[in-house]
Amino acid sequence: KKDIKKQNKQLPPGPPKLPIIGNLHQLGALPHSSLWNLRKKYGPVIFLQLGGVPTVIISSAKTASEVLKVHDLDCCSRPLLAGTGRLSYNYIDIAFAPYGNYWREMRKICVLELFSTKRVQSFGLIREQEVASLINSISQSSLSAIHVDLSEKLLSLAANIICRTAFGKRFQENEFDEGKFQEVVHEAMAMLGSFSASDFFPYVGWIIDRLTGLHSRLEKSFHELDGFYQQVIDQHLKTKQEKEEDIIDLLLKLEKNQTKIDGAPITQDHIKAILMNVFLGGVDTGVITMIWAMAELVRNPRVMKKAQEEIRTYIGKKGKVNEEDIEELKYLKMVVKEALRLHPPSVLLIPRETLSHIKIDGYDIYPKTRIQVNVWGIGRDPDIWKSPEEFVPERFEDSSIDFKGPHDELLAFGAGKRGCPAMYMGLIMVELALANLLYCFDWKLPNGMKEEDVNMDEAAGLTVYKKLPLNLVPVKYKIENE
Ligand code: HEM
Repeated sequence: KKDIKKQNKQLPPGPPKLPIIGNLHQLGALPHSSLWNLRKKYGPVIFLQLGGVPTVIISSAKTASEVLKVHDLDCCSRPLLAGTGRLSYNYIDIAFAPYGNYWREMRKICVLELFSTKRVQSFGLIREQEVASLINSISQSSLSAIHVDLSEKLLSLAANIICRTAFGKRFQENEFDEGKFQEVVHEAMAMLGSFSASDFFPYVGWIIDRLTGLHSRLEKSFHELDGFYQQVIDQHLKTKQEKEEDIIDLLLKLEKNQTKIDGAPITQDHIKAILMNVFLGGVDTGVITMIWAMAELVRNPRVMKKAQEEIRTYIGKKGKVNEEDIEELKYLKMVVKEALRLHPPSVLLIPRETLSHIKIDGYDIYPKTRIQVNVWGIGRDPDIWKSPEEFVPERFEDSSIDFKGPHDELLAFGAGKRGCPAMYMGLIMVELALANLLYCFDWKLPNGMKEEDVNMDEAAGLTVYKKLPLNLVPVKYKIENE
C-alpha cells in the first residue's frame, strides 16, 4: 500500500543499484570524491540505497541551504550507527545524539560553559602559552637544520590546548605517548566514520563486522579512549579545585546532585561522552586544518610570502603574535578560509537524518532518510569558484562569503541547529598557531624537494586528513634584521 502512495512522488535521481548492497560499491575509498563525480552525472540531489539505508547526497550550495536552513528542523536528527553509538556511550553526547530534549539541553550547557565567545576568550592565555611552547620546540629543531614532523607537533599543540581548556590539564601528563596518541585519534575517527556492515544490513551485519575485524577494532578504540576519560574524571575527583570550575567539574556536580536531563540522571558515562566530543571534535579538526593550510602554503610560495609579510609588518619586533593581533591580519584570515574551502575536515558533515517528509529541489525525501552534504565538493564547485583547484586566498577579498553565511558556499562548520557550536574556539586556535608559525620561521621543503612534490593524498574516516605526515625544515626568522 505504501508503494502505491509513493508512486506519484518523485525520488531524487541516482545510479542503478545492485541487489542487497544497493549503491555501497560506488563509495570507494574516498566517498566524498566518488560522490562528487556522481554529481556530474545525476545533479546536486542524489538518491543512493546504501544497503538497507536510503541516503540522499546534497552537492550544491543552494540545495545545502534548503537542507540546513529552510528544512533545518526536519533534517536535524542523527542516524544511530554502530561506531558512533559505541564511542558516544549510546548516543548520550552532543554530536551523535538524535534530536530531542536531551541533545538540546546538553548542547546548551556546553555552549554556555565552554563554547561561548566569553568562555573561549577567557582561555586565551592557555593558547598563547601552548603556541609559545610549540615555537620553542621547533626553534630547537631548527638549530640542527633537520626537518620537523609538523603533523606530530601540531597534534600535541591541539591536544594540549583542548585538554587544558576543557579538562584543566596538559595532555602530556597522561598515559599515551605522542606516537601512540596520533594512532588512537586516527583510529577513533576511522571508527566514527566507518562503514560498518551492521549499519547497512540489519540483523545480519554484525556477523560481517565480526568477520572483518571491525567489531574488535571498535572495542579496542573504545577501551583506549575510555581509560583516558576515566583518568581525567578521577583527577578531577581527587584534586580540590582552587581554580575556576571547568566543564568536567560542572558535569560532576550535576552527577553528584543526581540532576536529570530529559528524565535521565547524569552519570559518568554522560561526562565521558561529552569528553569524547570535545576531545575528538576539537583536536582532530584543528590539526587537520593547520596541516592542510601549511601544506598549501609551502606549495604556493607567493601566498606564503604575502602572509608572512603581512604578519611581520604588523607585529614588527614584538617577538610573537598575540590573540588581539589576529583581527588585523586580514590576509591570514583569508588563508584559513581558503584552506577550509579546499580541505574541510568533515567533508560530508556529520550525517543527518530526516524527521519528516520534505521536498528538496522538488524531490521527495522521506522520514528516516540519511542526508550527507558534500561540503568538500561545494568548496570545489566550478559554478561557484573560479579556478576551484587553486589556492588563492584573494578570492575572499571584498567578498561577503563567510562560514556564517549568508549563503552556503563555505560550509566547513556546517550550519543550522546542528552546526558546529565551537567554530570560534576552532578558528582562533588555528589562526593563532599559523600566525606564529609564519612569523617565527621561514619554511623550506626537505632535501631538494620541489613544491609540486608535496604529497596531497587524502585519507578518510569521519574526517579527511593528509595521508602522509608533513615534514618541513624551519629556518628561524631573525627579528633583529627587520
Ligand atoms: C577547525 C575546527 C572545526 C571544524 C572545521 C568543525 C566542523 C564541524 C562540523 C562540520 C560539524 C557538523 C555540523 C553539521 O552536521 O552541520 C561539527 C559539529 C560539532 N563540533 Fe565542530 N569543528 C571544529 C572545531 C570544533 C571544536 C574545537 C569542538 C569542541 C571543542 C567541536 C565540537 C563539535 C560538536 C560537539 C559538534 C556537534 C554539534 C551537534 O551535533 O549538535 N568542533 N563541527
